[in-house]
Amino acid sequence: MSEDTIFGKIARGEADAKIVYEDDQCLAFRDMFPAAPMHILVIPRKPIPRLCDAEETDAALLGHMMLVANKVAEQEGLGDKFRLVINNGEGAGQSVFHLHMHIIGGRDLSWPPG
Ligand SMILES: CCNS(=O)(=O)OC[C@H]1O[C@@H](n2cnc3c(N)ncnc32)[C@H](O)[C@@H]1O
Repeated sequence: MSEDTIFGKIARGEADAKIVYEDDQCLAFRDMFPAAPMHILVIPRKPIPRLCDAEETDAALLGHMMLVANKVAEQEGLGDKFRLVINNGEGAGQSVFHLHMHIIGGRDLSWPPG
């Protein structure tokens, strides 16, 4: 069993969050320390620690999360101007070990990312 995280608590309703979308498989909430005017996290209810821990049986869930990101971006009025980021592992800056997709938008997004 992976270590419990603040995101696991949010998913179970045990910690506060500004939830903008939820269904039986995942939920989306505003990032507490936004890196852009629009910064929302999409997480699975299943506590997959990192993307690299996901398995073939998680394929539909991961696809669903990407489509939820589309819905949230539309809900937030971002049109087609947003970035989806997954930081996998400590070396890539992952600090909460419950898989999550960052939806970032509302400003110009330079490339390459840092
Ligand atoms: C460096 C990126 N590290 S990360 O890719 O692991 O992203 C973690 C993200 O979670 C956000 N965060 C941490 N705790 C909370 C919380 N309680 N509610 C909402 N967002 C949170 C951080 O601001 C960060 O953007």
